[in-house]
Amino acid sequence: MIIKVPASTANLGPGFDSIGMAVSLYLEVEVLSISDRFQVDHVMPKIPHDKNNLIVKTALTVYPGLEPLHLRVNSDIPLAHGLGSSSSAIVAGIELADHFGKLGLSDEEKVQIGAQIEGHPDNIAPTILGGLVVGTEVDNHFDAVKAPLPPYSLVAYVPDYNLPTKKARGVLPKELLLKEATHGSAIANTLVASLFAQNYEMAGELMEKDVFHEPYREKLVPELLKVREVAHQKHALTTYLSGAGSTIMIWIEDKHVKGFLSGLNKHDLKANTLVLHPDEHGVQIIE
Ligand SMILES: Nc1ncnc2c1ncn2[C@@H]1O[C@H](COP(=O)(O)OP(=O)(O)O)[C@@H](O)[C@H]1O
Ligand SMILES: N[C@@H](CCOP(=O)(O)O)C(=O)O
Repeated sequence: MIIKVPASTANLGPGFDSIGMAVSLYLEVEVLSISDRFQVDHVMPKIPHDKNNLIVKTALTVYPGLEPLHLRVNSDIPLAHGLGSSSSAIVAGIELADHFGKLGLSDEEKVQIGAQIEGHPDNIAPTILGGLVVGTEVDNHFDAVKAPLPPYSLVAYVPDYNLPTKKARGVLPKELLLKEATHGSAIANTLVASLFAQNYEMAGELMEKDVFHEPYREKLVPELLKVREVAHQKHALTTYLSGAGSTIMIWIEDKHVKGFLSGLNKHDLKANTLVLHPDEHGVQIIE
């Protein structure tokens, strides 16, 4: 059995902790055999190979009776770069528990469990459900609605430094004035409406008007403004800090991708770039 889990891009600017989209980069977990202890084969630096691995830890939290397994993990998702690697690992763990514990969890229950472990639902929901998801937790349950898939290529500009989500949450203010919060939520509401109406010109404009997190995190990702400027020159729709950063995500029509990539080069913006697409499936089990 192979569990194939997409990466995700969260926030989309003003949708802080609420909007996310699954993208075409994958974590694959292959179950090799039942074993006498947990063994996780992979080549990721500083990631545990035993029961302390996040995939195994999650599976044991959800189903403590899980027999020890020998797993092989392959992942294209950069760690701690704002592409939801921890949510993908958590979702793989939930699927392992569900399969071996025969728990019969619904998607809604999986999202609920994953969001509790991750601490915010915006990566977990699209990773499980696929596509572009808007959601929130109310009264201990998670409400989510899928929006139409945006017809854009996604260029991920991935700086060589990582940015753990915990650190990037640490620079956010504890409180906002009512006036700022009202303004921020009006921008987010209108963004959501425009995504559902498929008015991408409006959505693109609003995605660059976040007041909840980007103004505070900009200093951690100093390339953001420069990449945004080049993206505008090269006909991109929009740019935002993917999740907590350090990745900057650019939505752009296919026909403009090449020109944008050479524009980045010309301006000496030489981080790794990945050309991605929305993933509509979410997690998949391949038997
Ligand atoms: N495939 C994986 N296996 C085990 N742990 C993982 C895996 N992917 C991510 N993690 C854990 O999640 C951490 C990154 O989480 P986080 O800081 O939230 O960044 P992001 O989710 O944006 O990549 C890693 O440092 C590691 O501890
Ligand atoms: N809403 C969260 C999203 C974190 O995403 P990640 O991919 O960086 O884990 C936040 O902005 O803190």
